[in-house]
Parts: sequence; structure tokens; C-alpha cells
Amino acid sequence: MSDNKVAVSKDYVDDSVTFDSFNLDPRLLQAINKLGFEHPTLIQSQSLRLSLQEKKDIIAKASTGSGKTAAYCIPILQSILVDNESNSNSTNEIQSVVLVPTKELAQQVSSFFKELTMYCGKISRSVNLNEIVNDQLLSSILNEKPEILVSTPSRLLSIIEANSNVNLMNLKYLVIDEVDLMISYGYDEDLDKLTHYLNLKQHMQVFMMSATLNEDINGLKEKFCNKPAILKLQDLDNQNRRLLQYYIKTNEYDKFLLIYVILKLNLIRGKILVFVNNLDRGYKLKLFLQNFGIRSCILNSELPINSRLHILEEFNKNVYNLLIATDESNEYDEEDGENEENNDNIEELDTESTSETVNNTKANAKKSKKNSSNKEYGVTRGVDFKNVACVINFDLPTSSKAYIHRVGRTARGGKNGMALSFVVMKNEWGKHKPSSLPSARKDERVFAKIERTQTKLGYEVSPYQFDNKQLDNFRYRMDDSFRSITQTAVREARLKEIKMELMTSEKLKRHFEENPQDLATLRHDKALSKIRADVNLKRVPDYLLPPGARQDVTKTGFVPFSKNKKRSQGKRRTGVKKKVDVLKRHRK
Ligand SMILES: Nc1ncnc2c1ncn2[C@@H]1O[C@H](COP(=O)(O)OP(=O)(O)OP(=O)(O)O)[C@@H](O)[C@H]1O
Repeated sequence: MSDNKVAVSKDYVDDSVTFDSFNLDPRLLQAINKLGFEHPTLIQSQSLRLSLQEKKDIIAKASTGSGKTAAYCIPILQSILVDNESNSNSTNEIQSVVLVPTKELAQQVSSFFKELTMYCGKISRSVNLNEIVNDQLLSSILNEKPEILVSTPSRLLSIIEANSNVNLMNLKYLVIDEVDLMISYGYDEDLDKLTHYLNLKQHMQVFMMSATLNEDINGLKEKFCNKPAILKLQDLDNQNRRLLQYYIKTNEYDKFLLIYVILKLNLIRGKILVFVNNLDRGYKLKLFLQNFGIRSCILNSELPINSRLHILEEFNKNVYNLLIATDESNEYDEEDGENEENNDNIEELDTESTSETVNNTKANAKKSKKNSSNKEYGVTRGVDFKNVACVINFDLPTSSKAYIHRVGRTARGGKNGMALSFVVMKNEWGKHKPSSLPSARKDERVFAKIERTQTKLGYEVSPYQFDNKQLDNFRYRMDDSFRSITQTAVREARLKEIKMELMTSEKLKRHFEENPQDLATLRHDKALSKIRADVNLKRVPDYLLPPGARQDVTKTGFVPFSKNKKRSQGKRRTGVKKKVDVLKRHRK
């Protein structure tokens, strides 16, 4: 294997074929090789065969991180390159549209297109419509008829409605990525309107993708697809799991204690993504950790988009190790109170009216409409976070579907990963108001669903082994700290962060093109406010550490609380170049 090859788990890879087997254009093959993709993943090989050779529409339900993006990008580019060879004198047309639910995904997909076309010159130009805000610039770019448009549905619709010269009638490919989320965002109305501008079911091929599909997409399927092939590539080899899942049953206050101890003692090594269910919780947790000298970054939909994209970029470059993401799709609505039921119907996709069902796995293998104009939900869905060692559900999501997408931010592309979920016990809920969260009332019920769904998928969610007595040693240190994080402190921090990020965002806008290196100096994990906190909290006295960690806390890796287990010495987790398998120690 040459140096640039990416090691992908055998679970995902279709090693019976290589990308060469599909007669791809040499420029495309060269880029795929540069990316380090040695073999296509299962979804990619199936999609290449069905779309390029059999010209099928495709509806694909495949695991998070299994390579669905390349599964549609490669066929699109191949088709454009082939067309260009055969009709070198033809006039340019917009040939493909990729619709995604968030600006983050629009950016990610358009960057991926750029990587795949690095050797293609100007033949297959892709434009992210959400990125271009200047009308004049947009109009001149559109006049040049780029081959590929990437956009959210509402952005595309508003552009088409305002520009009569945007013609999508000759479109060859239409992709609706994260299609189930499109519906729950309320984008189906936009999609409906878009049908008036498309030559549906004529010469156009359609891709609909997600890790979680159900019959909710049947309406879109009927509207957009022509006898689609349904790919279901969810179940992987049970023996070879890459994602290890754990839970801790606890109370609301102890969630803070647990995360403090886990992070302070580096019990999990590598990059960590923590999910909370609302904006204030994110800041509360950040301030709380800040008191103990633990730096973290916030990611939520309230931040300006440039900051969000920059945070993601920097996190992927290992500039930050700890990201607290707000998953607002899980904000609990007391009046509704039904979020988990509505979002949880992920069981099956109706395949009755389709021409072909491909159920190819290696190991044999109530609509919840959110008003998209209110908020942008779930800024992390589909985002390709690189090398996340662990996802912590600090707040449990309110549906097993959201759980799948959250934990799917780790163990991507065949890498190892771990998920740890805090589950508030029903009889403990609401006992400590300052740490309480409405959605946690139903944690146990939701968790039972999560367990059922994961078991169906062949996964096990095991209890995380933790010595609660050792935890008590840290309790008194956290009481004062927690008290200092009042609601006012949280609100002030939130306001301050937005102000700071608005300024940062302006700088990002101005400097993005001219001085990309300057961006490295714009940090997003600064302390937010000087709340009263004991400086000593930042140090952990030796006597509080588990025996194996006493020599030098900065060097601790995974530190088991049980005295007998041996601990290997590792480096601190900042910017680790060497791959560390966090999970090995948990597998016992
Ligand atoms: N053939 C391949 N070989 C090696 N790595 C791959 C291959 N295809 C994709 N990858 C990598 O796997 C990771 C996940 O890919 P991608 O983001 O497309 O997953 P996904 O299926 O869309 O996940 P999600 O459902 O979470 O959106 C990416 O980092 C990508 O570069």
C-alpha cells in the first residue's frame, strides 16, 4: 500500500473490485488515488454499477460514514467527463444539481467535488450556491453555466425564481442528500416547487441518500424517481464492529461531574465531540469546563456560517480536541412532547413499487415537520468530522434516529470510534433544577428505543465501567464551580460568543481568499467570561487521581479506575499525529 492510501475497514470496502473496474476517466482515477481511496466502498461500487452501467435512479440507505458522497459524486463527474470527450463543441449546460439540507454540507460536498476534479481543469466546474451572496458575482458565474450546482433547496429555488436564464431542463443528475432530513426540515415544499423547473423522469437520473430512511420519502420517490433501485447497505459484519457504544445511567447533576472527570483525567484519548440539546446547555457546559481549565469550542446554528465552517475546518485539522455541538433537532418541546415518536420511524423503506431491490450486505448482510424558516437544525448532520475518537451524548437525543446520526460522526470511513451516552434515570429527573433539562425526563424510554434499534443493526450498547466511589472524590470540587454558572452567566457568555464570532466572521470573509494562513490565528475556543472560579480547580491534586495516573497527569491516556489494570503511557491528545486506538482498552 502506498503512503497516501487510506485504510478502510473491510466492513465497508468492496474489495472484489477496484475503481479501475468501472472504466473511469484517468483524471478522475488519478484524483481518487490521490485521495487514498484504494477500493470503492460497497455503496460506491453498487452505485457506480447501477448509475453508470444500468442508468438507474438510486435510493440508498447506507451507514453513516460509508462513503455515500463519493457514491454520487464519482458517477456525476464520470458522466460529465465522458460527455465532454464526445461533444467537445457542444455548449455548456448545467448538468447536475446536488441538494443538501445545510450550508455546512453544501460546503463539504462542493469541496469534495473540487478534490475529485483536481486534474480536470475547467471541464467539470462545481459551484456552491450558498457560498455566493453577491448577486452580480452569482449571475456572472451562472452565465458561465457551471456543470454542477450544490445548494440547499431554498437557495436554489430563490435563485431560479430570480434568474430566468437558469435552465435546469437539461439536467442529467439530481441528488437529494440526507433526504429524510430534507422532509423534516420542511424542504419538501421547496422540492415540490423545484419540480416545475425540472424535466422529471425523462433523461435525468436521481440519487436519494441517507443513513436513515423510512416511508416518509415515498412522496418524493414517486415525484422524482423512475423505477429506482433501492440499496440497503446498513448491516455490517457483526464480528468486526468499528463503533463501540457505551452508556452510563446517572442523574442530571452527575452528568457534569462525569464529563469533568472523564475529560480532566483524559480517560478518552483523541478528539471528542460532545452533543447537547440546546444552545444554553452548550454554553453552560463550556463555562463549567472552562473553570477546570478545559478548553472547548462551541458549534451551533446561532453562530455565523463563516465561523461554523472555520470551526469545522480547524477541528478537522486537529486544532481543537473538544467540540461541544448543539443538536437543536433534539430540543424538547413540552407541548409537543412527541419528538421521539415522530422522529423514530426508521424501520423500513417501502420498496413495493420499485423495479429492483438490492439488499447487498457483507455479512448477509409521523412526519415531524420543522419549520425551516424558524431555525437551522442539526448543523452536524452528514458532516464528515475527521478522526473523532469519541462522541459523547452529554444530553441524550430524543430519538433513536438522531442517535444514529450523532454516533455516526465517529467510526467513519472504516475507522474506529466510541460513543458514550449519559442516560438520566427517570426517578432522578428534575431533582436538581439548575442542571435539569426537559428532554431528559424521557431519557430511559428513548434509550430503550436506541438499544432496540442498535440491536437490530447488530450493535450492542454496553454499560461503561466506572468506579462511582472514585467519582465522589471530585464532587466537592465541582459544587462551587457549578454554582458560579448562573443563567445570567450563560446568557452573557452566549452573547459574547456571538459578538466575537460576528467579528471573526467578518475577518474570515475578508481574508478567506487573500490570506488563508491568517485564519489560523482566529481561535474559537477562547474563554468566554471571567466567572468566579478557583484557580486551583484547574489543577487536579495527586491524591484525587486514580493510582495509575499520579505521576504526571499531562501524560495520562485512558486511566482505568480499577487498580489492577495496567496502563500504557501515551502522549497527551493535542494534535496527535500518531494513530491511537482509544477503543482497545474498552473492548475487554
Ligand atoms: N472508497 C473509500 N476509501 C477510503 N475512504 C473513503 C472512501 N470513500 C469515502 N471515504 C471516506 O469516508 C469518510 C466518510 O464518507 P462520507 O462523508 O461520504 O460518508 P457518508 O456515508 O455520507 O456519511 P453520513 O451518512 O454521515 O453523511 C470520508 O472521510 C471519506 O473521505
